[in-house]
Amino acid sequence: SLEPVEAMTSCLYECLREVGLQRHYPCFTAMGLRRAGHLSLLTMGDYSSVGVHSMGDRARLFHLVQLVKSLEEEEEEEEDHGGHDDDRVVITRKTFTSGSKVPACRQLDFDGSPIHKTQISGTPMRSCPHKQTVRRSTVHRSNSKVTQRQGVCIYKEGTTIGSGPRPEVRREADGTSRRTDGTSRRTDEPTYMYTSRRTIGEQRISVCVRKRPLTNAENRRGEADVVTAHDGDSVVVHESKEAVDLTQYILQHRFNYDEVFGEESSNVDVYLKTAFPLIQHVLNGGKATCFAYGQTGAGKTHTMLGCPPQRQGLYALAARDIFTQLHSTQDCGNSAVTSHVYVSFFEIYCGQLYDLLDRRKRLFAREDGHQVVQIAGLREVKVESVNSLLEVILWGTGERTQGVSGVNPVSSRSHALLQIQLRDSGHRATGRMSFVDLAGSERAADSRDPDRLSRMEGAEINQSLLALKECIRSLDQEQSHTPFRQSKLTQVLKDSFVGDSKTCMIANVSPGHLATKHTLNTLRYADRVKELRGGGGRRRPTVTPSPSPEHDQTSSIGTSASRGKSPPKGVKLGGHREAPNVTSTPARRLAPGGALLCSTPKGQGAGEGFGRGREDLCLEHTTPVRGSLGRGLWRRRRREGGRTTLWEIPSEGRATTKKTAEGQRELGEVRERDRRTSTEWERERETETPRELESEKERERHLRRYHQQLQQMQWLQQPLPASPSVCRGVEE
Ligand SMILES: Nc1ncnc2c1ncn2[C@@H]1O[C@H](COP(=O)(O)OP(=O)(O)OP(=O)(O)O)[C@@H](O)[C@H]1O
Repeated sequence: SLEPVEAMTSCLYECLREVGLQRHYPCFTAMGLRRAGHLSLLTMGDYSSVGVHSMGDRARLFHLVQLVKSLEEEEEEEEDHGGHDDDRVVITRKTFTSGSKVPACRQLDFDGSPIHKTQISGTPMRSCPHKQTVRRSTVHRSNSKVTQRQGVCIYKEGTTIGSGPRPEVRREADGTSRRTDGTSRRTDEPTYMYTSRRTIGEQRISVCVRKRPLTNAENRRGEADVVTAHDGDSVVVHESKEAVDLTQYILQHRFNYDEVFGEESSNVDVYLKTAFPLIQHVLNGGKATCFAYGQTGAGKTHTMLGCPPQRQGLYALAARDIFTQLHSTQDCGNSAVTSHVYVSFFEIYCGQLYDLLDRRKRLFAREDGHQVVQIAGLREVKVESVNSLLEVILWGTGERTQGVSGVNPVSSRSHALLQIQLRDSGHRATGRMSFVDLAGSERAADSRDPDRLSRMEGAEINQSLLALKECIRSLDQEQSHTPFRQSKLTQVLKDSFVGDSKTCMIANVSPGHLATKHTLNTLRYADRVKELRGGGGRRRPTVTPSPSPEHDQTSSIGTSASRGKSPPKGVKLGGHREAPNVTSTPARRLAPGGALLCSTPKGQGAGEGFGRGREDLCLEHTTPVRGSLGRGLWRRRRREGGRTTLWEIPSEGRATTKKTAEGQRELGEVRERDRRTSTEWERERETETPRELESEKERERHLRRYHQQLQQMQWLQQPLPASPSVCRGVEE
């Protein structure tokens, strides 16, 4: 006969087999899950780790986990009420679940009797002589979808049968059960290789998505809801597409995240799964950061700030928990750990820092001798209660830069950083929680905005969001270099990223069909932050745009002409895949209207081309420049109005030999513009290209090729220079 451990191992196998997941058994054991009881440790975020990816499998695993949990709870209850005589429990259930694709019930007489190895490989098992079938009422938990149970037997290893009088079980304040004889509830408590639930607070970086409901205005406009939140960890976007023959079809994109909150989720729901675990980390002396990311009007401020005083946001809920915990520590008389709460609130607007608690005083971020970024002059306000903290936050929010955007009349145009700092009586920092309400992401791609200031804002937001993602990813891959200095945002958040800090990103999305593109951009951004987590750079294909003929027939956003038709032939595959060679070839992106071939932004003066997106990726006009230019910088001279104008075309590997200070400065400006424009293009490309092609090297290669083609085209378009010396110069 086998040892009990082997019996339990087989039990896990049998459980998995009953729901058709036995092929994943090796992954479970590799994760340290060796017994059926260990299944209760699994969260939905772990499903991918054990190799369960498809929705059907996930649903089955979910039901199995719920079942194990409910049985554990029942067992606890029974123990509290005197328990049953035998710790060895064999449970036989009739059915497992309904409404899912779980195969029909296979009644399994799996029991406490020794199990032979052959049984593990699937041969029928014999009945147990001391089988005890425990009749249990079906547990209906409010959030549980377990309605019926299938023939899964759970064998719980226990102490020896009939081993004397049972000790009394006492319920502790923390919810655990203890025996009066000092032993734990189960003497054979397993030594978990997989020690804890991987809740959000235990991961270094977690990514969640929140979908808001359609607003009144959107409802009035008759917008369709194209975002579906599924199963708490996946979201599907139904994108309306038009084929070449003008028929419309729906393209579905599915993304998986650690948590997905639907429109019915409240701020409290979001808080409990996102910021709450981080607060626990902060109270233990750590640092944590919670971001709200998303397009304008997607609900970032609603999530962070809420609508005080009726509906509290993450700020208030976190403050409440922090004070509750601190007060309880003080009530215990533990003066050694007494903490004081300080709050600072500032914004990053167009690359500059402004103190929202000090009349928008300009601030400067500097690194001290220990490479810790300090914000010189930042005001920290000591707060004694939740209410005073909220007052401070509201006051600071009033100081924030706001404007009107297409979808949000009160749109935040800056990144707001709220830091709740804990300090001990010696004023030493003992934990810090940062909340970042990021500026609306869509402005970065909004190249049609005629307002120059908006374009500048967009470029800045664009750059900082890209930098933020790069930092999170490089941290998660534990790269040696993290590009904190790429933007002010990442620079000031550096401290939150290093060491034992934890990060949670909440990607907010709007459900309306007019926002589909932005929603997809947001989800892709979040997905890219998430996808490399812990994967050592390995990509996992989680986004599955798929042709959806069924939806074509049923969708409310299909045209009448297309209703009832299947998607056009030929478009089905090529059109649904975001074909790499269509969207990513720079030359094709330049073609329409020939705008990119223009060497001069029409009707605009020097410097106007910056930040306008692809149409304006063209020559920068700098005049006049003295001294000689570096070898890698293509240049052109033209006589305009009696003076020489120099056109500079940045090229790779340039090494300037320019000596004069003015020349250096101008060259620096050109490079800076070039860099920003490239970044913007890169980001835009990144959001439009299929993920399979989006490896870093590939993106760089595309970018390089794009610049080369651009330069060549611009160069060819120009009339030949009059002076042979210039030609020589270029050839040099
Ligand atoms: N979960 C939600 N439930 C109900 N209403 C919401 C929700 N999320 C957002 N809203 C509403 O949508 C509108 C826009 O939300 P909010 O101002 O938070 O967007 P935002 O992402 O911060 O935009 P911006 O980046 O422009 O500042 C508000 O009227 C808000 O009340």
